[in-house]
Amino acid sequence: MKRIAFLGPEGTVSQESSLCFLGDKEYEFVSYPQMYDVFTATVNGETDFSVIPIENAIDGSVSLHVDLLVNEFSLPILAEWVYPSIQNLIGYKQDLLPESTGNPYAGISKIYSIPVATSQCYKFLRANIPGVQSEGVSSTAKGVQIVKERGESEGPGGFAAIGTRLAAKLHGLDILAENITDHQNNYTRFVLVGSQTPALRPSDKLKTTIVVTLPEDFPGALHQVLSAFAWRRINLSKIESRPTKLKLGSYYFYIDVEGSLDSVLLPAAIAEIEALGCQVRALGSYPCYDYDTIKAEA
Ligand SMILES: O=C(O)C(=O)C[C@]1(C(=O)O)C=C[C@@H](O)C=C1
Repeated sequence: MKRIAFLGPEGTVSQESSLCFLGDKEYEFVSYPQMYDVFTATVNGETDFSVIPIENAIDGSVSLHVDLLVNEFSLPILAEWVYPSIQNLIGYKQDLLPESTGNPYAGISKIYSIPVATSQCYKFLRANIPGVQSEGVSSTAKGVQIVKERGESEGPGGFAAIGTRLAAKLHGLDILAENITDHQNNYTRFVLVGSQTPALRPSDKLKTTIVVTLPEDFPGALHQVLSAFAWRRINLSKIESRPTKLKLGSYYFYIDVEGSLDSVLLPAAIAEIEALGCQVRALGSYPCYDYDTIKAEA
């Protein structure tokens, strides 16, 4: 049975989305406490694949994870899927004040969650629990676990977590407010990385991710890179600059291209970009799955 590393503990969005996309029958899911460990597990051969959240509709690219993928670990991207990050306020219902007070959440003074999830719920928190103290932890499910453990040792007392329905269920906690993200289209893009070929259903949507570093002092270099795609009518679905971390003002471009490296046009575009003096590294050429397709087949 193939093993898949995900950010734990049990009940994260990563786990929820992987169970939905990959099912739990053919795979054993293994949780790791930090994203660095999630990558390392597959590099070391403890697991076959790792699940990496890469971009969120509200919060944008998860820059730590992009940087780990590009700079630290050379694990190819094998697949991509999109999954709704439905975040809930989770805690003990004894902490809710009566509706007659005008604000049932006023008794909550501290929230635990991973910062990327807390910022997805900015408007809810500002409107309902202004000034709440927010403590960043390693994942949504870690926050839920802390709330459970604090509740068991001290009893309920004004603290809550932001996390999944799955985590609330696993810990027997209450959903104090449901689906509290700033808008309802809060999807997260996940990628599967690893060195083996996973058994996946076919998809007619293929994507290639490349990292391009421009030569220094080359006026119009980015324009020429984009032209190599444009005149071949190759569509880009994402382009983002990230620091190379080597010196201030030095960047690479993370580019998602629609289509496969096996096509005729894409390798030709890459060869043209390399001829300009750019460095090009392919991070993977892989099938993509949207949520409606996954849900229909789950
Ligand atoms: O903490 C989790 O539940 C995770 O799976 C991690 C993660 C992320 O780091 O982007 C994944 C998706 C959610 O939008 C929030 C957090």
